[in-house]
Amino acid sequence: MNMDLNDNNHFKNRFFFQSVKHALAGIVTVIKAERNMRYHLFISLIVIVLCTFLRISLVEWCIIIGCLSAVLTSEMLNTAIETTVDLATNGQHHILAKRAKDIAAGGVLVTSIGALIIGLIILVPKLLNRLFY
Ligand SMILES: Nc1ncnc2c1ncn2[C@@H]1O[C@H](COP(=O)(O)OP(=O)(O)OP(=O)(O)O)[C@@H](O)[C@H]1O
Repeated sequence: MNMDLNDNNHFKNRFFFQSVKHALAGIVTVIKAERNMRYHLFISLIVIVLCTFLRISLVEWCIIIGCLSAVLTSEMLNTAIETTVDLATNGQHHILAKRAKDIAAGGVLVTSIGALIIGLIILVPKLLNRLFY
């Protein structure tokens, strides 16, 4: 095949946008398929509304967005691992399948607890200040 430099660049761009398209499809799939993901999104929305109401600082926004992204990402990775395990085991019970799924779910729990603690540290004092002073 005879491709010059421009063809090659064009191909690379197409590949990038195709990657983004597939990544967006993955996000839509996990939202449709996973109830826990919808819970996480709902809680994220409440946190964002609360943060807007409490007028948190720029640095605090960065920390909160980092925490929300970490929780959503861990849920997506958990779903990817569950899907891969289901593909590999084809519905059969296996101790390693259980181990992989339990560890992945544990990862979501660890991230969620960390995010919850950080959220409480940032938001509770501001909330109390707003409510009582
Ligand atoms: N193939 C398997 N072999 C052995 N144990 C399994 C297998 N599949 C699932 N399990 C066990 O059942 C639990 C629930 O599995 P399931 O695939 O329903 O996850 P889930 O309920 O969708 O998880 P999450 O709540 O994180 O979305 C797993 O955490 C694991 O302990």
